[in-house]
Amino acid sequence: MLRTQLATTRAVARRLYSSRATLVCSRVAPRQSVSAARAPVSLRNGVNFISRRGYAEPASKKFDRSKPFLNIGTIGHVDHGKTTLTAAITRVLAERGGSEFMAYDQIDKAPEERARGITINAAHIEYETENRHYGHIDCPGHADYIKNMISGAAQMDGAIIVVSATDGQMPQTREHLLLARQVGIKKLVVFINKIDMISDPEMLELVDMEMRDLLSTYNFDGENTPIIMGSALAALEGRDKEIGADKIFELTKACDAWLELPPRDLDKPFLLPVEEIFTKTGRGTIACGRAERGVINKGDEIEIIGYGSKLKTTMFRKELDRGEAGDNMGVLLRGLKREQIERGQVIAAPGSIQSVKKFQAQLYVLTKDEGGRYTPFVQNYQPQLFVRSSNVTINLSWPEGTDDAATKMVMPGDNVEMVCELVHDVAADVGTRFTLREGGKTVGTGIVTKILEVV
Ligand SMILES: Nc1nc2c(ncn2[C@@H]2O[C@H](COP(=O)(O)OP(=O)(O)OP(=O)(O)O)[C@@H](O)[C@H]2O)c(=O)[nH]1
Ligand SMILES: [Mg+2]
Repeated sequence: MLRTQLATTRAVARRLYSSRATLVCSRVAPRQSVSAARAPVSLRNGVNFISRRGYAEPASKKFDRSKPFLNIGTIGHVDHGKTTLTAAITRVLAERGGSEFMAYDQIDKAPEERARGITINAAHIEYETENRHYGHIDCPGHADYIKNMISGAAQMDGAIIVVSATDGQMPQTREHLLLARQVGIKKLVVFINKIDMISDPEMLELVDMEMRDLLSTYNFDGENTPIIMGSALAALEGRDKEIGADKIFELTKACDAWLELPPRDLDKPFLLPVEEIFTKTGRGTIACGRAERGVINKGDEIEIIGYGSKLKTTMFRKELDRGEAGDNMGVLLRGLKREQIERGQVIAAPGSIQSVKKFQAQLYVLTKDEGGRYTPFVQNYQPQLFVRSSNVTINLSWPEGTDDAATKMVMPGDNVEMVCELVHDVAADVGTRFTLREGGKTVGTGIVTKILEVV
């Protein structure tokens, strides 16, 4: 059936070409700037809280917003000093006017944040160095890190992994590293903390070596990753400058030099999830949605992807010259019938995204307190997958080679990697985030880590 559908859509595509398809783009709602659309900002505790990734309005004149912006955060094992380090960074940079000092208990009293139906406790802090402006996230608990990283509630483009010199790497050090890799963080900076408690330099060398090994195990650049050793507490308390404040400067310098800026949304290939479709008599079919990334210009080719379809057409004439990420827009697909495009498909730059039938994903399964399931599930569980504007039934199973796959259970609150097989294909990439729902409630959130089958 899929094949017939494909054949008809291909035939339509050919007809479209021969009839010189026109594609007219007009904005259906007043244009919102990306920053306005993304970032309601409020002032709490005198610090700018950014509620969504990447953008903050100038609520305070303090920061130079022309500097490149990067989202980072502290990750690492419980009690290794993530919050102390966060507070120390704000203190040390505040002395140079690059931050407002945030005391430890201001950070740890993180506001609750709802994203994709999950509550995440996380503090968002801003500061700036000579070259950059950072949004920094610190979560109070391990579960909050997991939820945040998988759901991308406050996405990190890079991270500082904090390791206590007294313990060395611990289970959550490894788990956060693995998650960082899974969610697409490419580079990290290591801060070996609490060196005030270590008198034997060989011990520090050992932690350094172990961390480099561990980074390489998780496919980070273990050899060249900057490792800074210091004491966050000393910096926060303003004592022992050489292991305190000096090391914080060294750390922020290393972040500036080593962590890379992510490509801006505008530089990525065009993508518009189709949300609504209208027919305009005498003109044709109009697909509406909010452009997620990229720019579309007069004369550009586009593809319609998902649900067994791969239609190609060109931008022929439009009322506006350009549509870009953040714009709510309507695209007039002249010559295309209403039935040939569906909500849930995407309009994308040709070749920029695939239509995927099966992939592997890192999942976080919500607890019952988070509104999720009360009971565990085993493989072949079939929730609904929601990605952008599409929604499709999927089957979950364990990756090949998993022991006891038939009986292995997933408990609410678990973080697991599973294979997702979709009833029909949708546009997706490695890094695409989605939610899982069942009976009207969110039961999980996930991120695609590996594409296994495309249409
Ligand atoms: N001696 C010493 N203690 C430190 C240092 N940094 C942090 N601590 C202490 O270590 C403990 C844990 O620090 P936190 O900053 O709360 O650690 P965390 O990683 O945020 O902990 P969770 O958020 O609970 O995972 C606190 O008692 C800190 O005072 C340091 O450099 N030296
Ligand atoms: Mg903490």
